[in-house]
Order: sequence, then structure tokens, then C-alpha cells
Amino acid sequence: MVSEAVIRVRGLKTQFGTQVVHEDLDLDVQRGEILGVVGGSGTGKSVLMRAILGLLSPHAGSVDVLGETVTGRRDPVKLRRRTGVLFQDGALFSSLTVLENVEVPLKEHFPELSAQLRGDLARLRLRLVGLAPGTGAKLPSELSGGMRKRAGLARALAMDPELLFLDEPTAGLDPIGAADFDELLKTLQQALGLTVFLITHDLDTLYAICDRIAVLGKGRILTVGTREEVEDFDDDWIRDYFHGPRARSARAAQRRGGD
Ligand SMILES: Nc1ncnc2c1ncn2[C@@H]1O[C@H](COP(=O)(O)OP(=O)(O)OP(=O)(O)O)[C@@H](O)[C@H]1O
Repeated sequence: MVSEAVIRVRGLKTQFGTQVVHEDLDLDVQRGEILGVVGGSGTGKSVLMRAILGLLSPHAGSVDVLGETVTGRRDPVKLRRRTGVLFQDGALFSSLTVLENVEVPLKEHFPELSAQLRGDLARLRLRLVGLAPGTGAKLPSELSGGMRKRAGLARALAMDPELLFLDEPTAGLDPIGAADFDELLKTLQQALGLTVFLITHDLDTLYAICDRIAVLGKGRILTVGTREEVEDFDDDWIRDYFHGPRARSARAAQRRGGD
């Protein structure tokens, strides 16, 4: 298979005031892969995602997504139509029903759609993420944490995107809820041919569904590759993270799942 970088970051520098978050960061995300992005707290994973999405202007470097240059553009609308995002806090609009939440991107990008068609498309997305038909009429506050994540995912998939960005999607879920969400993500990624940029702290997620892992540290990508490649990289944080007790139990769980 010939690999094709659908996200290409070169020489990225981001900074807030005097605090430099990224310096000379390079990263490629290949079409059809799930790339897991890990790194210590505050290493700039969310900022990197926002830079790729064109939500903040870097101080230097370039970002290309699906062949379009993001850097220097004020509002990459065309790109926003082709990408779905689930932010860390999930942020559903609390005063809208679940169905109305999923309809928001459709309304924004296709205002000419009839209410009937928009509703049908949104209901389809809810079915895709495994939510029962009655869920659409509920308010986010009436859902469990896991259901809210699924609703957020349905909204991220509203525009039938090629690229999906997820910032810690399993944070706050119990282990079974998190494993169910991982499985859903993998199934949807394969069925819809998605490329996924996935920020996570969750080793189970990394081991269960990611094709490659990128480790952020010291303002750049320390290493990127398959799990085995990354685990072997000589760095203190990587050693603690991938060879600590939590990693051992995640590996054991994956082996049990594979039997
Ligand atoms: N809008 C902002 N203004 C000022 N500083 C910011 C802003 N956004 C992020 N930062 C800083 O940039 C650094 C990286 O933040 P980021 O949220 O990307 O970290 P992270 O790796 O995602 O962390 P975590 O794993 O804890 O979520 C942090 O020091 C943060 O305080």
C-alpha cells in the first residue's frame, strides 16, 4: 500500500507569550490510520490539534491538511466540512436535544437542507454510534457519560468527514465503557475509511486500536511509529509510560482480547 500523508506538519512553532509549546515540530498522519498522540500533561497535544485544525496561528512552520494549506488562512471552511472533531470536554449544547446537537454542523454547512432531510441524516448518525432512536429527543443532561461521548461522536460525524480528531474521548469513562467506545471507534473507522488523530492518556486505547503512536515531548515529536518501535525508544518518559505497571496490565488485557 502506498502511504499518503493527509496531515503534514513541518517546522511548527507555537507559543503563548514567552512560553514556547512546540519548536520545529514535524508530523505526518497517513490516510486511513488511527494515530494515537500521547505525551505528558501540558506537552501541547491539544494545542497541536488546534494548530492542525487552523484554530490557532502558529509562530512558524506549515500545516497542510487534505492537500490544503491551513496556516495563514483565516477560516478554512472547506476543511471544516471534511473534518469532525470531538473536543476534550465533549461540549454538547446543553439547551439543545441530542438530535438538535447533531444537526448543528449540518445547519451551518448546508442551510438549504430541508428540516426533514437534516433530521434523517442526524438520526442516521445516532444509529451509527449505537444510540437508541429515542435518545435524540433527550437533553445531554439526561444521558450517561458514555452516551454523551457517543452523542458527541455522532455530531463529529455529522458531515461524513474524512478526518476525525478526538481529544481524550475515553477520559472519565469506566474501563468497560471505554473499551466499548474504543471498539465503536475502530468499527466506524474501518467502515467509513476514516483517518483518526486521537489524543489519549489511555494505554488500553493505544494498544487496542491505534495503528501508530506519536509521542510528544520537549516541544516536538520525540518518536512516531508502531507500538513496538515507540516502546523501544530511549527516553525516560517513554520508559515510565510504556514499561510501567499500567502498561503491563494493558498489554495483558490486549493479549486476553486477542485469544
Ligand atoms: N490559549 C492559551 N493561552 C495560553 N496558554 C495556553 C493556551 N492553550 C494552551 N496553553 C498552554 O500550552 C501548554 C500545552 O497545553 P495543551 O492543552 O496542548 O497540553 P496537553 O498536552 O493537551 O495537556 P493535557 O494532557 O493535560 O490535556 C500548556 O502549558 C497550556 O497552559
